[in-house]
Amino acid sequence: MSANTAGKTITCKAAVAWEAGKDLSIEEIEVEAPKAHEVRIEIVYTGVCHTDAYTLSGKDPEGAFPIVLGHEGAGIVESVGEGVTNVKVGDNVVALYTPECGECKFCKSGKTNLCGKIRATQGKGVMPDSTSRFKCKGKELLHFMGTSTFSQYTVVADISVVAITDKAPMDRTCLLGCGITTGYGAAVVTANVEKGSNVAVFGAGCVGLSVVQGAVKNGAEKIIVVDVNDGKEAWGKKFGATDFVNPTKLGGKSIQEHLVEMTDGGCDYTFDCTGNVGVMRAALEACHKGWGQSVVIGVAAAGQEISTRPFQLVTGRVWKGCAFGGIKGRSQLPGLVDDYMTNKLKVDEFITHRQPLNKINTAFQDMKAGDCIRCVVNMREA
Ligand SMILES: NC(=O)C1=CN([C@@H]2O[C@H](COP(=O)(O)OP(=O)(O)OC[C@H]3O[C@@H](n4cnc5c(N)ncnc54)[C@H](OP(=O)(O)O)[C@@H]3O)[C@@H](O)[C@H]2O)C=CC1
Ligand SMILES: N[C@@H](CCC(=O)N[C@@H](CSC=O)C(=O)NCC(=O)O)C(=O)O
Ligand SMILES: [Zn+2]
Ligand SMILES: [Zn+2]
Repeated sequence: MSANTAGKTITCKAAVAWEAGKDLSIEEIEVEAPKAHEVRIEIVYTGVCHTDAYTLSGKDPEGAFPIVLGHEGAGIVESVGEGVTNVKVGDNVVALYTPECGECKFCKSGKTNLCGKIRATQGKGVMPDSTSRFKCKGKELLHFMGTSTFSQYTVVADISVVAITDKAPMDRTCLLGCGITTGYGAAVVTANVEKGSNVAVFGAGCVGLSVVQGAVKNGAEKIIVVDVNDGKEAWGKKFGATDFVNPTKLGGKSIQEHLVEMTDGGCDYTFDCTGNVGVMRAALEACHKGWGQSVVIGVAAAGQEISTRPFQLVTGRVWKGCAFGGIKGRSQLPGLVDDYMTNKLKVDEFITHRQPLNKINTAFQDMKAGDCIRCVVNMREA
C-alpha cells in the first residue's frame, strides 16, 4: 500500500473504545498522514495487555474516550514524515509506549528508561503537536500510550518506534512491545537479580512469567511463584520456577510469613505482577531485612495507595518500581529480538490464544480467563 498512500489519509479498520466499560467497536477510521517526526505504521499483530483492559474499564486516571487502545504492536512502516531518520518505509518495527529521545534530562541521566520528551501529550492522548491523527464518523479519536495498536494503521512519534530484523515473526515480536520485555527487564535490568538469590514473583501472568525467565537468566537459586490460581504452578515451573505457593491455602498464615520461613529470613528480590496493593505490601514485607528489594510492576486502579510500617524500610528493605522493565526501547529492544532469534529468550511459549481483529472483544474475554497468558490479534484478519 505504501507507494500509493504516502502523504494521503488511509481508511482502515480499528477497534474503537467509545466509552469506558463498553465493548470495543470495529469501525472504519481515517488515519491522517504522518507529520514531521512522525511515522505511520501498518500494525500486523498486536497483543492485548491487562493495561488495555484497565484503561477500558475506566479505572485509569489518564483514561479518556473515544480512544484507540493497544500498545503491544508490531508492524511495517508505511510512510514517514519529514525529518524521520531512525526508520524507513518497509522496516519491520515494534511500537514503543516508553519512547527514547536520547536528548531529554531523563534519557541523558543514565538512571532511567523513562523519557520526558512527549510524556505530557502522550498522557493526554494526542500527538506531540497536541492534535490527533484519527477520525471516525467525523469525530476525533484519542491516541493511547503513544501507540494505539488496535488500528490497522497508526501514527506514532519517531522516538516511539524501533526497527528490528525482518527475520523475526511479527506475531511474536509484538509481545516484546510490553509484557515480556516488562517482566524480563524488571528482573535483569531494574533489580539486576544476583546469582544465587532467592526471588518471589507474585502473579504468574505474562509479566510474572517473564520475571521468572529473567531471574533464571541471572542465575537465581530459588524462584518462588505466588499465585491464587493453582493452574499457574505448571506455568511457573515451565519457565524455571523452583517453587509454587497459593497464598489462599496457607491456613491463616500470611504469605509474607510463609516466604520468610521458606527463605531463611526473607527474599532478596520480590516482584508484584498483580496490580493489587495488598499484594504489593506482602511482597515488600517478604523481603530480607537489611537488603531485600521489592519491585512494583502491576498497575493499580485510580485511588489505590500502598502502605506498610515505615519500620520495614528503616530496617533496610527497598521499594522500587519500573515501567517497561527499565528497558530503553530504541537501544535495547533489537538485542532482545536477537536473543529470541538465537533461542536465548522464550517468546512463543507465552502465546496461548489467537484472534482476528473482528473478534478482539473475545481476546479481552480470553485474557480474563485463568488459562490465558497472552492472546495475539491478527490485524489483517478483520
Ligand atoms: N509496569 C509496567 O510497565 C507494566 C505493568 N503491567 C501490569 O502488570 C500486571 C500483570 O500483568 P499480566 O501478567 O498481563 O496479568 P495477568 O492477569 O495475566 O497475571 C496476573 C496473575 O496474578 C494472579 N493474581 C491475582 N491476584 C493475586 C494475588 N492476590 N496473589 C497472587 N496472584 C494473584 C492472577 O490470577 P488469576 O488468573 O486467578 O486472576 C494472574 O495469574 C497488570 O497489573 C498490568 O497492568 C503490564 C505491563 C507493563
Ligand atoms: N496511566 C496510569 C498508569 C499506567 C501505567 O503505569 N503505565 C505503565 C505501563 S503499563 C503497560 O502495560 C507506564 O508506562 N508507566 C509510566 C508512564 O510514564 O506512564 C495512571 O495514570 O495511573
Ligand atoms: Zn502492557
Ligand atoms: Zn528522552
